[in-house]
Amino acid sequence: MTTSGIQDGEDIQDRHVEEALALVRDDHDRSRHRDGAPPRDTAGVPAPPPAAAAPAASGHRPQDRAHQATPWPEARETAARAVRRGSRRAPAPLPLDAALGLPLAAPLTALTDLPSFDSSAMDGWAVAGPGPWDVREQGILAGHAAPVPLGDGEAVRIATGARIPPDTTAVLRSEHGRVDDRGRLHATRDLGHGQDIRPRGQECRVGDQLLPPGTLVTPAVLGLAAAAGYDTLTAVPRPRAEVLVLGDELLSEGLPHDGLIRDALGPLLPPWLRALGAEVTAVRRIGDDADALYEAITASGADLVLTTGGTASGPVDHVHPTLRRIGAELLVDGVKVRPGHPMLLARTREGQHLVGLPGNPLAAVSGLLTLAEPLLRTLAARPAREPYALPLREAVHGHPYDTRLVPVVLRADRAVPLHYNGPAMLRGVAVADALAVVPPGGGRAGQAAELLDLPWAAPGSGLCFT
Ligand SMILES: Nc1nc2c(c(=O)[nH]1)N[C@H]1C(S)=C(S)[C@@H](COP(=O)(O)OP(=O)(O)OC[C@H]3O[C@@H](n4cnc5c(N)ncnc54)[C@H](O)[C@@H]3O)O[C@H]1N2
Ligand code: MOO
Repeated sequence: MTTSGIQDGEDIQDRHVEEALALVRDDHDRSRHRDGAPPRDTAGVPAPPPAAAAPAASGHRPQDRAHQATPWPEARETAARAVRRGSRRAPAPLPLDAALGLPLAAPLTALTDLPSFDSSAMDGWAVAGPGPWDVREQGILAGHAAPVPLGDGEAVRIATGARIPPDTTAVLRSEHGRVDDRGRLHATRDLGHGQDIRPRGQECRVGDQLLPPGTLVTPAVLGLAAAAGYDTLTAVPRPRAEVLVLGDELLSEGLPHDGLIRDALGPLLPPWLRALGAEVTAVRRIGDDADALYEAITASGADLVLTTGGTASGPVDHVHPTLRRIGAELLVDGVKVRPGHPMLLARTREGQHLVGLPGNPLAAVSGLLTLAEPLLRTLAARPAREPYALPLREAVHGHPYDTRLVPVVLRADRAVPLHYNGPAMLRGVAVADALAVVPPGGGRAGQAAELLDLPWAAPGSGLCFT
């Protein structure tokens, strides 16, 4: 939703948003965890200072991983450049509906004149010369073959879109004509020469460029393409993404019980990936099975495999060991960003990348926007959106060394930080318009923060979830 969108529907929405907004005063704020979690979320265990929360990973001591973690801006650059020349899918002719949301890889050139024949713009009579006119018995409907020419003083009933008979001088609208009892047609208004005739080629001539390459295919573009004679459009096909959800503790339905929790990422990721331009080919539940993970990655034909969970150094965190077993090239191994610092990017084989999203749901969103979004953008040949920033309405705590991504709503050209922004929480991002990029050290009230749009809040993005 946009700032103006918020303003339009403010009342109802505000009530929900206020709960998550950082509108609390200092005294309230002090009773909360520094990243916005209410105190009970920490179960009484004091949070370690952020600098001490360095990631650990299989095969590396925690301090090594912290050392090699990539700064956030650099991680995004690396992801945007990870795709090697030639390993992107080639532009191909796609059926119209499959091209929706993709940039055109070739100019859209008219395959026909539009209109492709002289046609009537109105229901009425095609007439020849000045009235009154003798009305021909048989009228003309749209979609019929060339009618016989009109003689001077002759008229014929005609429907909107029907072919104009040769020698027609104008179309008289039905509401502007009267037929007398001798069957003669009279105009009740002045009739200009050529009135209400759509001449062939009025909109374009065959061969005219209608749209340049790079134009995003919107529903209107689909309509124009169809009108101009296209059955297919040339575009870079959507990159194929496959999601592998790891974790034995995950339920796909019902209430959490006995230490099991609901899988939040299985439902969240596919539509978000589609909004980022991907075709989601599969979502697989892998559990905590290292062999199943190995099989799934090596058997996948996707351009991008996304795993969720298992990126850290717990006993069942299989992502790093599996990447080693595959012989994958780690391009990014940990990012200096909170949440989500254990995220990773690897080249599993030529033409296939893997983004390892941390299991905590907001950390996974952070990984999606940090690593998967730039990679998919390059794979899909989409231009980067112009970066934009808005002043923070309130100060935001920073991490001493890492970038923070904080859900915000946009209010009166200010980014308002939301509570419930802890790594395991989705309550903040669910009402957010964007994630604010808060540099190491934090942001002051009034300081401009770069904003990462969320797909549902990006006006004109042309992206769709389905
Ligand atoms: N010793 C350390 N432990 C952890 C560190 C660390 O630096 N040192 N980092 C923590 C951070 S930060 C994160 S984030 C997580 C990342 O861990 P993993 O990627 O290995 O994720 P899991 O351990 O599998 O899961 C973490 C958490 O998220 C829950 N989860 C997992 N998948 C889902 C899902 N699809 N839907 C909802 N919730 C999910 C899972 O049950 C865990 O609670 O590591 C920390 N540990
Ligand atoms: O940074 Mo973790 O990635 O806090 O959730």
